[in-house]
Amino acid sequence: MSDTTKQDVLPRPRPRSPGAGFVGSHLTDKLMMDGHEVTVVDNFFTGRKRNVEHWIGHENFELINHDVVEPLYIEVDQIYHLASPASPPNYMYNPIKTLKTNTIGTLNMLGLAKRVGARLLLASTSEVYGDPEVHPQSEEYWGHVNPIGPRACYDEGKRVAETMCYAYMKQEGVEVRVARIFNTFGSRMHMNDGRVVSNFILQALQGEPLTVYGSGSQTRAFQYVSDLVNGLVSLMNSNISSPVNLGNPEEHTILEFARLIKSLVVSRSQIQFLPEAQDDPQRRRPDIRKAKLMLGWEPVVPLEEGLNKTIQYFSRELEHQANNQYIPKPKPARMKKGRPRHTQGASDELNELVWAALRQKVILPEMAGLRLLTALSASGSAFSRNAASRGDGFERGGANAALAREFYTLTPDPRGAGQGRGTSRTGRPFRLLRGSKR
Ligand SMILES: O=C(O)[C@H]1O[C@H](OP(=O)(O)OP(=O)(O)OC[C@H]2O[C@@H](n3ccc(=O)[nH]c3=O)[C@H](O)[C@@H]2O)[C@H](O)[C@@H](O)[C@@H]1O
Repeated sequence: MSDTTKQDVLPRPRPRSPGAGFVGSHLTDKLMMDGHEVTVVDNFFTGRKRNVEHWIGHENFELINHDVVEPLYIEVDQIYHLASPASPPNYMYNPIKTLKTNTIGTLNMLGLAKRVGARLLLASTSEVYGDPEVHPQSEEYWGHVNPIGPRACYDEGKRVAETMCYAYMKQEGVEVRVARIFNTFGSRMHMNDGRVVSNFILQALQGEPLTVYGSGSQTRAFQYVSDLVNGLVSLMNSNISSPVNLGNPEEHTILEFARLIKSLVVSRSQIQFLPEAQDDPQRRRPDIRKAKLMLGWEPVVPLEEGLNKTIQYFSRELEHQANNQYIPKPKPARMKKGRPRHTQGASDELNELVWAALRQKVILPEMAGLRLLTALSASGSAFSRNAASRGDGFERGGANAALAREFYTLTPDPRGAGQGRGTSRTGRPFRLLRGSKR
């Protein structure tokens, strides 16, 4: 599947999921924003604490360092079982571990679902179709998989995981949902992920050759991660127990894709042709009629928009790597009509999440609030608490200025204790509310 981590997210009422990886962390954001209690279970094989750090300290959030290959005893209502590396180099690195995670790990999660009466959603994959002889791939197609090839640990692991789901459904009455996830990309992919999107973007950003395996005539169809997350939640809460494809049907050859990324990055990188990968599927494109009809779901983020966001993300990752720190470097504020404008913070995905939380009156952990303050202070030289309370650093009268005033009246002063409202900086959550009188 498209998650690069081995983890599961369980919200309470009560989902659990591997939430510190690429897909899992985005899913965690959605579930938390929707007001669920979420327990993230991850062994941090490919997941990263950094991806969910903004929820640490929140009363609805719990992070457990655990490997699903071992049984787990917790109380949950829903299980998003995303555990497994999903990038070919990652899952081929330790095929036995990949097999154990997808087989023993899935048995353990189904056992948990049975014990506590939870519904389980399995993140399966387009790889169950192997190198398909039917195009596009609908859920009825049984696939064309080499059972002893280098991809088999993942492909066959996911196929048997699906088999286990339906055995538990038939024999034990466990409620299961199976999402067959097609190629997915977006922020929080690991720099060393090794999949084509991260490879091409990083190569283009660094002026290195874009490595096309084979002739580049093989095709893929890429969906942006937010579309996938909406599809997963919608499937979990539906009554469809048979497998459902989740992917974007817009198909491109890998060579076209390399050229597109080069042009979006405005990069002078060359294209370098390397030997073809063994058993590489030659054509892949989801038939999503079932998801459209039964879930009312289809991808809405255009490819270029998603890629531009991902390019921004990887640029920041490169900056982070160079600085060995997470907080973005201060940039001078842009001036407009003599006033500084908020620039950098608004483009940061996490800050967008914080703004969204403000609007929806979601309680945020202090970590996220402090991170926003840091980003805001980096965004304009005119930053100060007083300036912020007047809405400086934002366009006059803009919605962000109003939100900033509200934010600063309701959060602790990062410069010292005792000023402003809220809690101490020790990690206790604070509540952001609109319209509070001081
Ligand atoms: O991204 C995903 O969601 C999917 O990633 C992988 O499937 P694959 O399609 O092989 O993903 P990539 O490794 O990104 O490869 C896509 C194509 O690009 C090619 N590629 C990859 C990397 C590269 O540097 N250059 C390159 O030409 C590959 O040979 C392949 O034809 C996983 O096996 C799937 O389970 C997962 O759903």
